[in-house]
Amino acid sequence: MTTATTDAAKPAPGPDELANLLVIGLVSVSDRASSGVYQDGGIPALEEWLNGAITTPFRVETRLIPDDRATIEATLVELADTVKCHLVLTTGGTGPARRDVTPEATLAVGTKEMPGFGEQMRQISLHFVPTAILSRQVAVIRESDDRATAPHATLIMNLPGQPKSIRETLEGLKDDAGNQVAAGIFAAVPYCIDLIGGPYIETDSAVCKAFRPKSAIRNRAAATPL
Ligand SMILES: Nc1ncnc2c1ncn2[C@@H]1O[C@H](COP(=O)(O)OP(=O)(O)OP(=O)(O)O)[C@@H](O)[C@H]1O
Ligand SMILES: Nc1nc2c(c(=O)[nH]1)N[C@H]1C(S)=C(S)[C@@H](COP(=O)(O)O)O[C@H]1N2
Repeated sequence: MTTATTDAAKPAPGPDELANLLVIGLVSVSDRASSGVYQDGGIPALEEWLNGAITTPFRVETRLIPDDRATIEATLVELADTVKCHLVLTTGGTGPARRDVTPEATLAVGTKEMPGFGEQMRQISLHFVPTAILSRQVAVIRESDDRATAPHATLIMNLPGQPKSIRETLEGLKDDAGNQVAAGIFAAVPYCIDLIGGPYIETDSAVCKAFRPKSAIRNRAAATPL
């Protein structure tokens, strides 16, 4: 399923932009949402947050799947290697229950582990719920070894299943005066995507300031140097 961004305020990408368009995979992992017991809230919450935070044109590719390890692995591989997503966000299946296997599936398809994302998500989430430590969320890079095509790499990150946790972990926590109390993990995503060869991502700093070293900043108005 492909969903173009629908924000009318953003201009439609031209042909050059389309060739290097940022592609984000969104995967909701939930037995009950995928079987229709309840309506999926994960993908809508991810889309809503990304549409408010990212000012670079992008499109999303969405998947709603059950908590089945083989299905999760196949979905992540397809989104990384065939769809050529630059970023894949999963939601759900990170807890301790028997059916929670999203971290195992993610680690199985990764070529590099990125432990800082999981560590920071648990730190942030402790500001919201004491059960944050129950989330075993991980992040990895999957580097394509397909020699027939240009090298490609994808950052894959697990978020918890509660739809409200999506904003909490990506954006972090601000106090009443708007000061950042806990940095959201998305602040580090644009520079990570730069480093793995993806498109330059700009964000709305009122939602999420993208941090890059000074030497990596192309548009000084859009990002804050370290
Ligand atoms: N995709 C989703 N859409 C809407 N709400 C969800 C979704 N995933 C989880 N939730 C909510 O968060 C709660 C805890 O999520 P958790 O991932 O632990 O669910 P679960 O018990 O593993 O069940 P399932 O995999 O069937 O969603 C759920 O009981 C539900 O209220
Ligand atoms: N930010 C945030 N993190 C959170 C939560 C939350 O509500 N907000 N819920 C916690 C709970 S209750 C659980 S069980 C774990 C795992 O959730 P999952 O199995 O839905 O991925 O995430 C934890 N992390």
